Amino acid sequence: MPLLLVLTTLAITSCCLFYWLRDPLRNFPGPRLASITRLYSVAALWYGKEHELILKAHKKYGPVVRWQPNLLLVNNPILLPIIYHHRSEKTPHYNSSTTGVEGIIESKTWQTHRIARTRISQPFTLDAILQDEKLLNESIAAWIHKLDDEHASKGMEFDFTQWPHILGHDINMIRLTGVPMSHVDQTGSYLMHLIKAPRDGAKMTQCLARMPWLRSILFEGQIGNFLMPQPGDKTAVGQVLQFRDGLIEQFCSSTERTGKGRLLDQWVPFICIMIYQAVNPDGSAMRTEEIKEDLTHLFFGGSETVAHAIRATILLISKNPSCGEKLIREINDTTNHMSSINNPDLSTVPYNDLATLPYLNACIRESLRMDSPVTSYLPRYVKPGGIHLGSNIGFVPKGTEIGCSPWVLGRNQDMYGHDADVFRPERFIEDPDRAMHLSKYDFAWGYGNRRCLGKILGMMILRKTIFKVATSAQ
Ligand code: HEM
Repeated sequence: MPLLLVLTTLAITSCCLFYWLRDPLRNFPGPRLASITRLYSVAALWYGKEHELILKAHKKYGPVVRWQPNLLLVNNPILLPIIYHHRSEKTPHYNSSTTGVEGIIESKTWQTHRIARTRISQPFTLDAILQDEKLLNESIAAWIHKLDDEHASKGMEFDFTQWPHILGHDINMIRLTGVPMSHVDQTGSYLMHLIKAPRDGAKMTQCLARMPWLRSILFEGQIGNFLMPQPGDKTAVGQVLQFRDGLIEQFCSSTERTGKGRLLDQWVPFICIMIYQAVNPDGSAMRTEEIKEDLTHLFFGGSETVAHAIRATILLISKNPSCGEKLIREINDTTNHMSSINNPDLSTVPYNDLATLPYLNACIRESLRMDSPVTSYLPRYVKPGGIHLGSNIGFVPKGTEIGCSPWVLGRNQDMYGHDADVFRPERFIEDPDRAMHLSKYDFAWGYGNRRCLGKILGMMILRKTIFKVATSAQ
């Protein structure tokens, strides 16, 4: 018996030693458990603390930390171009598709991604978004009016949490279909499902992102059909999928989808652009499954992020009244120079002027830095040939996953100073050269070939909404 015990211990020890010696990441520091199992990051995420623990780990171990057996995380802006280069490829971490079909977010190789991005990028250009400006103004004005009518005018405390989501989905729907959410969803039930679905599914989706192998076991084949939300089932996600499929059906006219695009010179809803105009390099149209995937992402990715950013900016400004006063002063000074004196309104302030208000922009940038809507670490594969992270850090071999969290980088003290934990928009104004330098590494919108396609739209919604809220609060 003792001999058996000794032999077993010896076998286990030699196995561990063997794997440790062959482990190419063994010299990278980090929590011991994280280097052995992905369950460490899953547990951190499950308790809602992963981004905070990553920040702590960087404080303890330095700018590069091992966070999973095959994943390194960095907290150093100058490494962003090395990780997120123009041919960078995503890892199986991006696996939230309910059908297995890859949309723009999930496409892994740079070639498939380039096709997925190019075919839908036209509606995200500034020119295209400016065509929607009037609709956006109306949506924001109606939202403020409703907010005022239902709550603010009564002078009572109320829960603001869901309001930015209502606006986010309304604007999304206007761009997708040409009409506000209330026209498409007259009972308001789908809006509620749209707001609820990401909350229901977020934790599980993010856990499975950290364990792609478990996702394949659980969600492929017969068990998958049972576990995966299906259009029309009782879950909030199932209801949203049904709503999405209904919209596509409604917009698919009998016109043949040649993939060559329809020559439409008038305004075209985004759904029609996907159905009729989005073209692959070989001239073929987008497959219906691909349209569904991209729409699902736009439903959630395009409104959750914006809603979070609106809420965070308003909260941070309210907690710092001197910032609010400065912002209102700037808005008043600007609008007093315009014909809209005493009545500043979105429809009378040209977007170009709004886009150049220094303090408004600094507040938005500062809020995105401090409370980035995306906290996850956006992993990419290290390219063939590996990468050198500097002489005192080391070499990372090909195939390793490597990433950085926008939330963590936003708190980097080398970059933002010792007051990185303080909301101080002035940091983006007082030294223009430094502000310009920092803007190269603004990571809230991602970086490189996969940076946010909706950034121009997102910034327009944020600038207009914060402007409107500030002027209404006077
Ligand atoms: C404050 C608002 C927003 C923030 C902070 C934000 C952030 C991000 C980030 C960090 C990524 C990169 C994800 C990655 O590398 O894996 C991304 C990608 C993306 N975002 Fe946004 N986003 C915002 C608003 C929007 C809006 C309004 C839309 C569209 C309606 C949108 C559409 C997209 C798309 C399509 C991608 C994928 C780009 C690609 O892979 O080529 N986003 N976003």
